[in-house]
Amino acid sequence: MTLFPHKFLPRSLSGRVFAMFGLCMLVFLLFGLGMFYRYQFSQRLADTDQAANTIADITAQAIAHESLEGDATRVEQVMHLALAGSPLKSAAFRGPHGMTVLAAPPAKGPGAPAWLVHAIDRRMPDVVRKVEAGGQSIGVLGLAIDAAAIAAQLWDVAVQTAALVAAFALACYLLMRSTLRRWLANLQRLQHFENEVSAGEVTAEAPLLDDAPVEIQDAIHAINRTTASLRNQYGERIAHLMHTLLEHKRAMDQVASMCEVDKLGRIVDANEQFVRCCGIAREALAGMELATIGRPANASGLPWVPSPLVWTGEVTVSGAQGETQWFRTVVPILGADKAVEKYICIDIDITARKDFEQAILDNARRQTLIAALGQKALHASMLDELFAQAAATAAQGLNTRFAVLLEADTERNVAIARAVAGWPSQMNGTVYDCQAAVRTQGQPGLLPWSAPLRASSVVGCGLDVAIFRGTRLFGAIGVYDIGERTFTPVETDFLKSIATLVATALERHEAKSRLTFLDQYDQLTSLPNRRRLTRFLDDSIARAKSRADSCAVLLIDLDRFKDVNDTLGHTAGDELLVQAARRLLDCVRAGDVVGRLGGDEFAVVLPAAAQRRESRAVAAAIVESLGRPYRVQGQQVYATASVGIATWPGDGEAAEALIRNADNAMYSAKKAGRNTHSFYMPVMNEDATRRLRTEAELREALRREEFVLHYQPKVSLATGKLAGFEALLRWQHPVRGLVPPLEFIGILEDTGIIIPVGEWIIGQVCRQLLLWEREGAAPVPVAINLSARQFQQADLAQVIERIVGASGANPQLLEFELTESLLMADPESAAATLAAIKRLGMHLSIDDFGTGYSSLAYLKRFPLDTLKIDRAFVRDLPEDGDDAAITQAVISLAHHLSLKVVAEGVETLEQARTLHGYACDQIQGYYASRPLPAAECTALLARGQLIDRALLAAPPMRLVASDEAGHGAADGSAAAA
Ligand SMILES: Nc1nc2c(ncn2[C@@H]2O[C@@H]3COP(=O)(O)O[C@H]4[C@@H](O)[C@H](n5cnc6c(=O)[nH]c(N)nc65)O[C@@H]4COP(=O)(O)O[C@H]3[C@H]2O)c(=O)[nH]1
Repeated sequence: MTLFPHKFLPRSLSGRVFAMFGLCMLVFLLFGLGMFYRYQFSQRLADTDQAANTIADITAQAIAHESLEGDATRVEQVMHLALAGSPLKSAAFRGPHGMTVLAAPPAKGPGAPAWLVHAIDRRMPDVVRKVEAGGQSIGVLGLAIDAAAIAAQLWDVAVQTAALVAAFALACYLLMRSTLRRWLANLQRLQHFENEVSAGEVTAEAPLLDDAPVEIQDAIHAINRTTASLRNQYGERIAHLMHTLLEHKRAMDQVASMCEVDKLGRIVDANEQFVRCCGIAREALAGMELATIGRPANASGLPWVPSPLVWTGEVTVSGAQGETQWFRTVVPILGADKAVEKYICIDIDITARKDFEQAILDNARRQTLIAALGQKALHASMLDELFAQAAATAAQGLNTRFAVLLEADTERNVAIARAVAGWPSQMNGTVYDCQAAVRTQGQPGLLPWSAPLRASSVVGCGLDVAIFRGTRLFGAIGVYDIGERTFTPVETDFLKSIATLVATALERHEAKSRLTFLDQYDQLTSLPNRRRLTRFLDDSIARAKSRADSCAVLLIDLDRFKDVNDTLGHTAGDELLVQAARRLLDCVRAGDVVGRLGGDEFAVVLPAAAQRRESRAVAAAIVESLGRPYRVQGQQVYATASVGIATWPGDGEAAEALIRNADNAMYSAKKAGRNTHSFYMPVMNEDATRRLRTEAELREALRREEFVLHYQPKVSLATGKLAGFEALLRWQHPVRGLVPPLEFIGILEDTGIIIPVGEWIIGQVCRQLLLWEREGAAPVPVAINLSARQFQQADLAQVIERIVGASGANPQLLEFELTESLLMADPESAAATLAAIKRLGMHLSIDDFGTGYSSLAYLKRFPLDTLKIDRAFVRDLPEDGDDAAITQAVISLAHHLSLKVVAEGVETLEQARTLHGYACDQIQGYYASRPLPAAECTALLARGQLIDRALLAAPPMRLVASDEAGHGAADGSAAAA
């Protein structure tokens, strides 16, 4: 709480001191002067009153006598005397005898304020005295107080006093003022001190006068101490700040080009980077107008002009480093008067960003072009249109003057311009000699056959990318420009993308053509395929119908092609098919059509075979031609052909029916011993139907347990005893009865049903062995036939191991029979499979020896135990000298290789004896026994002796054997125990 409200207080200390002093003085003076004036006033009035009364008394006495004398003049004189120098203004005497005397000297002018006169007048009544003489009242004297005179006197005193006091106060004031001012000057110096500090005078101290009051001294000392302390604190911070500022400036110098510009827009100073970027010497730079350094990056942009506003914009500067892009900020620096003092220009190098942005734009544009080209590539059926667009896309995408798409003719060493962009279209088809180019060109990375284009034209730079169709070189696409230019990896990739698109389109185009070809032609032989041939046959039938003519179709199947395929491999098989196709073409006339239906099946359509003999002649020629030996992979290969013929009209109305019937006829030819032809007859249809039905039934046979095994004994020629069995498959058909294997084994193999059936056979043999064992029979080995299809199983040994292991049969009692061709198909893997089977403890024998390669040397490679001589060699023994010689030689050689020999198909005692004579180990054939059901074999096992040893040495008398179903041996000898 303050004594005075702030608003009434002067703002300065001196003002306040003076105000307080003045107030106190005023109070003192008013009070003091008031008291003084009051005293003076009262005293004066009292004095006046006393003087007036005294004068009245004296005057009354003085005039008493005169009045009595009636001397009015004298009275008046006395009264004038009394009034003179008195505080009275007039005197009046009313005396005896009506004497009235009035003395009133002239009044002086007013010397005091009226209120004072009036106040005195009120307080000073007139003095009235009785004038007595001799104790008697003779009159009345009245004296009027001169209030004006008294007031004037009092007023003079007051004025003088006031003047004196005022003078005193003024003197005091002046003294105080000067003193205070001197003392307060210390404080004023503080302001000066503050100004010094503000001006950056960090060492400044507040000055102090010696006579300063101790409080001010203390305060200034405190300020100086505080200042010193702050100076220390802030000095460090300022130093740090200054350091930071310097670092920032250095950093700014690194990242930005900066210059200082005067208010007229001329460069005053610049940092190193600015000098470097604009490529102008520092000296030359000074004084240059900033607006001349760089031009607006955008065509619509305006250059900077001095202005109090911050300016930003992008400028392009041509300097030592080429054209660079800067983001420029010009900041005006204002002075205290808010006027521009100078400008700071900060340029950030945005060249990389701009390049990046441009690259993105270019990339987007190229993507659009590529997408459009991709669309074209997808749908263009005309390659020339695609080439033209590819060249145009290349030129547009890379902003080059020219582009060309060249097709290479590597054989002629020329490049042909297929499409151009930028050059006149007449250049299309221009042929460039690449041989010359190879010699003249030295440009790295430039394909030789596009170099002449560069050499022969105005181009100064170029970029070429090869186009490959698959792995084959198709040509190249190139872009060319006037002058020097380097192409970036992105631009190279763009051109590669075009090349890839063109390559893909070429491949698609080729694939489409290929598909069209494949739809109609066989890929391997290039002959019409089944579809095309069928259409042609239908057309031929229609034509024949319209002309009342006839036509024929010949269906050709290569005999034993499968063997070639299996033994020599698929490549050899394919080669054989190609050679066969060529021969077929040689066998027909112009207008006839040769086609391949698939596999080893061919067909020939004779559209105008009016006579049956014409067809026959062609068929005979084909059989003869295809029967000639082939040279495949350096080997001589034999393959015959079976031909079936169907004719229109008669053998079918439509192509499909004709081909089907020709196929039946072809089967008939096969059945007739192959290497021949056969005309279709309606009965053949039944055969084919039966075959199809058989196939369907075979698929069910295993599930219905319709398969049975018969066992044919093998007899030792040394002892005449049972030496083993061969398991032979039979099909117990519910209607047809017991079906022999030759009627269905082929179908089982063709359909693959042989795999599960083969596994069943192995299991069944194992079970039978165990059964015989349980029945107490002496165990003998049982041979099982393995088909080619089974042998192709990579895990055959494991399959056998699993089945035999599961049954518990003795593996030593199992033997597997394989044909030569089966082993020769893939000798390496065959050897591995045989070794694996051998490791299981089983025996291996080669079946039908003599019908295939018959190379014992070759067979040495396989771990075989037994060799079975085919019955073809046995049949004519001993009469046929050749067969006898071969058989003897084979037996001898086999023994040499430690192989046991079994002769198959021994039907007579004579044959048995002969073989005995040749030291053959065992025989198998009807002479000893036909294949028998398992139950019947049990008896043979028990008996053991099947042929009397003596018979083998002596002339044939009788044989000891049982035969199948009670029939006797082939030679008619009756079985006898
Ligand atoms: N003319 C004549 N023939 C005799 C004589 N002794 C035996 N045969 C017959 O000769 C064939 C011998 O079997 P293969 O050469 O392996 O020839 C077998 C074999 O290649 C195949 N086969 C039979 N069973 C199976 C089998 O279980 N699996 C496989 N993969 N093939 C089998 O079927 C072929 C024919 O078998 P089958 O009809 O049982 O005919 C048997 C047998 O009955 C004889 O003195 N004179």
